[in-house]
Amino acid sequence: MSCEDMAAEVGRKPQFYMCSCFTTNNIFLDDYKLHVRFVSEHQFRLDYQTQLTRLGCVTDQQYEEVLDKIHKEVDRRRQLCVVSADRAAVIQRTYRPLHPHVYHLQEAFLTPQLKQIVEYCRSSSADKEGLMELLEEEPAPRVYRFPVFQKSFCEELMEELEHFEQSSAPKGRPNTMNHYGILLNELGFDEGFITPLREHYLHPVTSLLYPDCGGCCLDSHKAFVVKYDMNEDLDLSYHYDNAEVTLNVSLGKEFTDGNLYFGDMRQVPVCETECTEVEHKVTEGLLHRGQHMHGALPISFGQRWNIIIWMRASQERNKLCPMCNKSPCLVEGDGFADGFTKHEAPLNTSCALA
Ligand SMILES: O=C(O)CCC(=O)C(=O)O
Ligand SMILES: [Fe+2]
Repeated sequence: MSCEDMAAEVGRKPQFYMCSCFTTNNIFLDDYKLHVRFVSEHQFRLDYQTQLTRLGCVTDQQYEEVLDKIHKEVDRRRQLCVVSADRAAVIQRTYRPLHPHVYHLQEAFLTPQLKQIVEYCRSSSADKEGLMELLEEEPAPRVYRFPVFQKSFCEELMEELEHFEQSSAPKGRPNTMNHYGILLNELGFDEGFITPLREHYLHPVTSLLYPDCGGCCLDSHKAFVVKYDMNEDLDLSYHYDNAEVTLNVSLGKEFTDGNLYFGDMRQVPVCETECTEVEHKVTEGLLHRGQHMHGALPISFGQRWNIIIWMRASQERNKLCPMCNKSPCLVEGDGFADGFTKHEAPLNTSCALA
């Protein structure tokens, strides 16, 4: 029985937390394509001044601009919990969806191939080798590809998201790297769509593919849509996700280039890394470990929309926060927060499929 099932049985939902490093670590400096940690000006100068100078931050004014951006980002993160809950409440009260049915997962949205894969994974004799026979060839080490959504569903979902974008509803952005994404929890996709997709369809698959990195005990997620357009974001810098396992599904529309590239796990030095390019194919999902470093090359034409589900396993992240690499220092958050929980899973929790 999973941790989540157990909590459900005793009639309570697990409470999720953030790690306090959220307000100090992994602050992305767009202009220099650099992730930094900021605890104090003194620490920041010691840790980054030489590197920033090498990257072209040479005048006092440029340095002040960097500090200003960091302070703004830290403030945004400190207020995020309250601001995000406010936005979700306003959206729920005022926004009228164009396609209300896309908020509730239906089997008809999914491809026959995904249903077949999941049915196999749920069977008692399932093993990784058998599953691999149903998947397409691994495009990069431990990156797996399979068709996820029907084309018609991808189109309706994008229409719904465009309708939301054009509405006057308040919008939050997924992270500092994507300027044009949409947070699916604020829009109301978690309960009826992403949670059942994760629990009933993705979890059986990740249990077989990634038992060594939390794939067998996923219990929360953060889901968002990223959008690339010729006049907006074109690409995404090299990074790792705040996730144990990530699903990235290409929704459309029409685009040229914009491949993903995968390097090594985040613990491996970049200078020892060779990257492999992986193409996005509309309707298909790429499943990868969250700590597997990756980025997205620029599109050269059109518009690219992808749904990203960062799936989390509290059992795994409670041991080590993937963002600061330390034992997490828990702070309260809303909803799934960043997927940490207070108690280690009880000893009798097994990773067997329910
Ligand atoms: O643009 C993409 O397809 C990748 C997005 C991504 O890696 C992320 O948002 O974490
Ligand atoms: Fe990512």
